[in-house]
Amino acid sequence: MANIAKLIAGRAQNVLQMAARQPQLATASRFASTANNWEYIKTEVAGEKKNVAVITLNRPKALNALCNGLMKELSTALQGFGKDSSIAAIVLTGSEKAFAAGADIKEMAPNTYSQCIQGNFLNDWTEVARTQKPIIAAVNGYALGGGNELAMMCDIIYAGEKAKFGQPEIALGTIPGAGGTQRLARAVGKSNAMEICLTGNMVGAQQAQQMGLVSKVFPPDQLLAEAIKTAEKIGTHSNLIIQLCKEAVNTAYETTLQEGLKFERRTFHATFSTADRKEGMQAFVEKRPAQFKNE
Ligand SMILES: CCC/C=C/C(=O)SCCNC(=O)CCNC(=O)[C@H](O)C(C)(C)COP(=O)([O-])OP(=O)([O-])OC[C@H]1O[C@@H](n2cnc3c(N)ncnc32)[C@H](O)[C@@H]1OP(=O)([O-])[O-]
Repeated sequence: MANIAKLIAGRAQNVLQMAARQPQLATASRFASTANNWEYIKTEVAGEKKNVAVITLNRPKALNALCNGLMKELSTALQGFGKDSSIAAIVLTGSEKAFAAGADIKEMAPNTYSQCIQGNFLNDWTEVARTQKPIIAAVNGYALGGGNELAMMCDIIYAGEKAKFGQPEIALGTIPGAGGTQRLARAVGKSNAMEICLTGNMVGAQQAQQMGLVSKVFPPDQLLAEAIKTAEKIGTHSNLIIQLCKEAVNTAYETTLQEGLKFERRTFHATFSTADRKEGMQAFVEKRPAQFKNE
């Protein structure tokens, strides 16, 4: 009898939780559907729980070259999904031919030094790195120059088997300007980064994986589904704790080991003030799935 009562109570709780989630899903759909007048990107909501935002770079004629208009739309979409509590993670992708072939060379070519300085050129480029939610780059085709830099601003890079990564700026008489010398060196080490930046040569998906730039390689037609699957897995955890964890891993790239370890320890301690940490451990003890509230 007690078991039946427990079962009913459990079901009722599930129904209440599902009902509570409905407005959140509507919020997600609202952002995705109101924000569909994009010129250079596409936005959708994916996954069984509709908690994964997919942003697709969509400027096929220029191989998704990252013009100002595209970067502005990307920033707007990231800010929108960033504020949307029903979105747990974001996937950023391009086409099968190109994730992005770099900054728009034709748009950038007339720039002068003083225009770059006074116009704060590239200031719009940092939104991906500022986003608090996890972002997975799903890279098919070319990820060159600013395209590779954009992928490296994401938290995880998955590649299609035919993806090609590179920093060809050197052949244009310039150098990477959005993290190509810094994030690449941290990801693949000095010798690999030097070779890529100084020769301008491209590296394939397998090589990029061996170097540690990419974490997994898939057949091109499975890439996006796999990225969404990983984003959904991330979304099963507490969004609050995910945010803290992302911040802690990122700290590894910005500080000394001792400072990083201290930051990690304090952040770990801080999770003990959250309802989700309590629920996660209680659920383990009770042998049931955790019901996180992001609190
Ligand atoms: C932000 C911080 C600093 C970053 C700097 C950079 O990223 S510097 C950039 C670093 N990146 C590079 O240096 C790579 C530059 N791109 C390439 O080397 C080649 O396009 C390719 C090897 C990727 C593909 O060759 P393929 O023979 O298969 O294709 P295709 O060549 O025929 O291109 C199709 C159309 O796309 C156009 N378009 C392509 N990329 C760009 C671009 N970045 N810009 C503008 N347009 C671009 C291309 O002009 C053409 O249009 P058109 O003329 O028909 O109106």
